[in-house]
Amino acid sequence: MGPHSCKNCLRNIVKMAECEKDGATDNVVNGIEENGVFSIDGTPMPWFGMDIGGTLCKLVYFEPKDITRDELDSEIEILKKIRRYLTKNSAYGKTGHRDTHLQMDNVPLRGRRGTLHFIRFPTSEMGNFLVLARSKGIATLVTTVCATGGGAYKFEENFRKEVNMKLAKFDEFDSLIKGMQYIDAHNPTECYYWANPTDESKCAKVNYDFSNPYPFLVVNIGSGVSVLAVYGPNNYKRVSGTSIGGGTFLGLCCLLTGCNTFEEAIELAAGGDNTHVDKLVRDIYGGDYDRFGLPGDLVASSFGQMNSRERRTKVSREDLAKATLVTITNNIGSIARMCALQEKIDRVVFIGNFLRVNPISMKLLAYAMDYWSNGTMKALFLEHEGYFGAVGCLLQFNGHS
Ligand SMILES: Nc1ncnc2c1ncn2[C@@H]1O[C@H](COP(=O)(O)OP(=O)(O)O)[C@@H](O)[C@H]1O
Ligand SMILES: CC(C)(COP(=O)(O)O)[C@@H](O)C(=O)NCCC(=O)O
Repeated sequence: MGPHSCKNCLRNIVKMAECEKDGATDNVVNGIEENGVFSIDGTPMPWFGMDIGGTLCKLVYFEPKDITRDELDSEIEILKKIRRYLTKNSAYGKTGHRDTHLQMDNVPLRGRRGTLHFIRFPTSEMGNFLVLARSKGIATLVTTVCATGGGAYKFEENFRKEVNMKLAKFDEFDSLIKGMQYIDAHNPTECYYWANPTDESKCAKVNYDFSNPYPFLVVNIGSGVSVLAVYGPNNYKRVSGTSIGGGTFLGLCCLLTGCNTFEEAIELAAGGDNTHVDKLVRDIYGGDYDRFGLPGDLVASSFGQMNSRERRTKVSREDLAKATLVTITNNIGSIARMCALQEKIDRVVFIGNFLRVNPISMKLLAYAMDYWSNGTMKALFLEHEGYFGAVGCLLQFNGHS
């Protein structure tokens, strides 16, 4: 991904992650070396941002690429090893993955220039992560990690006791919004929408210019769902939420189909037909319910066919997975639309890892927002889906916790 020209810095509210032409910020001293560890403004490298969520832990690593010869010569061996380990692999332990397709090269961060790497692992594996961090020497080098998400509180003691690391904690929604603004400002193809979402032959992802973003609604679909109305760079509120989110989809899908992973659940859903499970308006009316504009193929009752023993014997795991996905997605879409109406906002940005490898939900949301608003609302999506919190907390860290 190339750098963004960032002409007027409209989007860039992150003071320490300045646009290219500005170079280092005033209070940044470039390349101080402390015990062989480069530090900027008192922040020793390596730089990590962590978003420890209810299901997944997102880890962002900044790899400096502007290292001078002198810096390289004096860099301690363990720091080089960590850099090599993180950047030469794309799998860590049994469950850690680096999303190489999301890597952002040549980005400025707090006076340095380098590459952002995006890594995720299940939060349930935190114990193993800490063991790995110790075995790779990360724990001996890093004293403070910036962290956000509920796990920054829940696991604070584990970090301190097990690897002697301190967590610099940042609020998850502050971080989310700062991360969104930074990534969008540095990746020209970050924001997109789905054109013709109901027509497979014409459906396409289209780049969306989000350089003038305010106001907008953010619907973060993680384990649960939070809805934020964002009015300006530092002005937002949490307007709503629902516990029926990505965690609910995965939990119900595992129960109903016996699947074990999110990827498996999505794959099953892709081969299923929810109309075998749901009761449609036409199942009740025999056609459309014209008076109130309810088309016959609209779901009238999610899982509404499953009271019939006979129908239950006929549905497949795929059908059940698809119905679960459609149920959860439509519910979120409906809440999002009501929030947008209430806040008088017409652009709704859907993010969170529920949307990972999940075009079915994105297209459904795109269609539903457009259809039910008579074309007045737009569903937008961002490529870095679940990583904004991790980036945002890294941006806020100033070396002091
Ligand atoms: N590899 C995965 N493992 C588990 N859940 C995943 C995975 N990929 C996507 N998901 C979906 O993403 C949701 C978590 O999204 P995320 O934004 O990371 O939230 P949280 O911060 O609550 O962990 C899960 O509930 C699930 O629906
Ligand atoms: C508690 C949370 C902010 C945690 O964030 P998450 O790890 O789910 O991304 C989120 O799950 C949430 O907003 N749940 C919905 C709570 C409600 O409004 O009903």
